[in-house]
Amino acid sequence: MFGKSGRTVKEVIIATKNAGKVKEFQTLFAEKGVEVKSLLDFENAPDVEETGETFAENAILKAETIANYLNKVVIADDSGLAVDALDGRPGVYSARYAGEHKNDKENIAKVLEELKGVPFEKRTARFHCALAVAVPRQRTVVVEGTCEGYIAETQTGTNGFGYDPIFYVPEKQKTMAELSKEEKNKISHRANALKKLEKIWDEIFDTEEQVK
Ligand SMILES: O=c1[nH]c(=O)c2ncn([C@@H]3O[C@H](COP(=O)(O)OP(=O)(O)OP(=O)(O)O)[C@@H](O)[C@H]3O)c2[nH]1
Ligand SMILES: [Mg+2]
Repeated sequence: MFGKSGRTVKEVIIATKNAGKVKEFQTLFAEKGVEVKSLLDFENAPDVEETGETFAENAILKAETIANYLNKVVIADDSGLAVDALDGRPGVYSARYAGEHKNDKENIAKVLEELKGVPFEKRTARFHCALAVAVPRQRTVVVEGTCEGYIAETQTGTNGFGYDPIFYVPEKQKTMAELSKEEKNKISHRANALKKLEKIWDEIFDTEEQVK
């Protein structure tokens, strides 16, 4: 994948335990003939505390910790939802907005409750995704992607994960959870970040042996 001969990558490791993300990366990378592994395959990998104030900081923390642990090139994804009427919340706290136990249903309920009475045109929001690629003990590169939309008043659709059932995508006139995985993977914040990563992939590596 990612272009030039001699730098062919057949497998990538995504430093995530989120099964929804893993599925999306598997679909995104399948087109490139690349197999995706995640922390669901490396159960003893350390837990990384997300202490950063930005998506990029958290992505770097996760990528570098796991890359150093496995001594392999690792990609980490830190992502979330920013709602304008909530001053950008839940932001970096998207996964644990309603509590440390991470519950998508409760997170959605909290956002909908906080937006009660806010008219549709003021319910603008965007998904953010920061992808960090860490080459162990050498360098880390970050790219970011976004996806613009509105927070609906009710949930619709069963695909995707997280806040997808309340994230309305105007150009599709559907929520993200009503889109097929192929459709989501064309327009999502994650797909947009990955497109940027693809463009700079060859520049990340100095020498061939760094890519196994
Ligand atoms: O509706 C959604 N569609 C998406 O496409 C999406 N991408 C991210 N999110 C939300 O943001 C949190 C990430 O937080 P996060 O980056 O810390 O990931 P996580 O804690 O779930 O797993 P890990 O990668 O850290 O192991 C997730 O849990 C979700 O709530 C999304 N919601
Ligand atoms: Mg997390």
